[in-house]
Amino acid sequence: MSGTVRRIPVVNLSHYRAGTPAERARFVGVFGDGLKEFGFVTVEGHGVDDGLIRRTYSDVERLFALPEAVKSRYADTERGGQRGYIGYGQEHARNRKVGDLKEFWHVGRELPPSHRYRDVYGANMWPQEVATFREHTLALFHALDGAAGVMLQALAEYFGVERDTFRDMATDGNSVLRLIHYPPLKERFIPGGVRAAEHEDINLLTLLCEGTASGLELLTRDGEWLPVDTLRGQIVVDSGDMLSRVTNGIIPATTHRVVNPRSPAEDTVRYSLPFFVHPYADCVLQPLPCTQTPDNPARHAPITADAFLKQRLRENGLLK
Ligand SMILES: O=C(O)CCC(=O)C(=O)O
Ligand SMILES: [Fe+2]
Repeated sequence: MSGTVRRIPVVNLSHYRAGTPAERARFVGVFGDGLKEFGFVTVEGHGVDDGLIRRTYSDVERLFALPEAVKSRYADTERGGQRGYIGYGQEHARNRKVGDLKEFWHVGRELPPSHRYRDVYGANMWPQEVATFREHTLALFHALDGAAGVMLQALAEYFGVERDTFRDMATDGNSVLRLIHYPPLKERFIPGGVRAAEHEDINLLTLLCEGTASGLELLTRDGEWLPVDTLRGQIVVDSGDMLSRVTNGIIPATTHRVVNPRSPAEDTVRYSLPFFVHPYADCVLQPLPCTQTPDNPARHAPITADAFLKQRLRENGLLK
């Protein structure tokens, strides 16, 4: 089937949550095949409140409009920008030196001070200047985390393994909600820079609430770039490198990018809200037994999620 799909498959998560056995089975098949053959699936009926997404976007606009001197007070220097503010041009794709034309902010999982991962993940930073930021971003984190857990259950069914196999990996996981601002190109162009140069995400799954402008593109298995335009109320899901590891490459990581807007729209601002679903720090990334066959022996040595993350953050210029 590879190479024959032209449009991103669309599924409705409520069919899996509360549908008939036939609807559930259909969801599992289309979602799993979509990630496997295509790399992106559009999800409707996910239960994430549209109003909450709007309110978060409104906070995000206010946040990035703050002076640089204020935003940089919230820069995390210890954990490779995993919490708080990451300045313009700091992150670059692997194997690229030029920074992406974006600034962003990471909100992570809130853990009690006694939690074993509290110091490993680090505490969130909250901008005092945007009063509702904490409430809205945590609510959105929670809603996306819940929807992702259900998608991970469906994916386990796709592989015919115990239903919580993937969801358990993401329980207490180091997931992050990334709030991105791509400013007008004229404002702060870096020669050779791209809004987000082509890359694969590090994590298991990424859930993207619709961006405020076009530009996101995915590389099809045929090697063609295809624009990904999400309608209001849809969430686009793609697979990351960690999912590729635990499925032994059966679900490859999706290559994608965000292209620069062209004249006369080069000054279009773009905001987006990807949610990166990560395993817990000590989770060992190794292929599920059912994915290892004589034709497809284990492709990588086991590595913990935390070690893998740190390796990639170094390659992306975020961790020194
Ligand atoms: O802005 C987007 O739509 C996607 C961003 C992205 O791919 C990323 O931050 O990993
Ligand atoms: Fe990405």
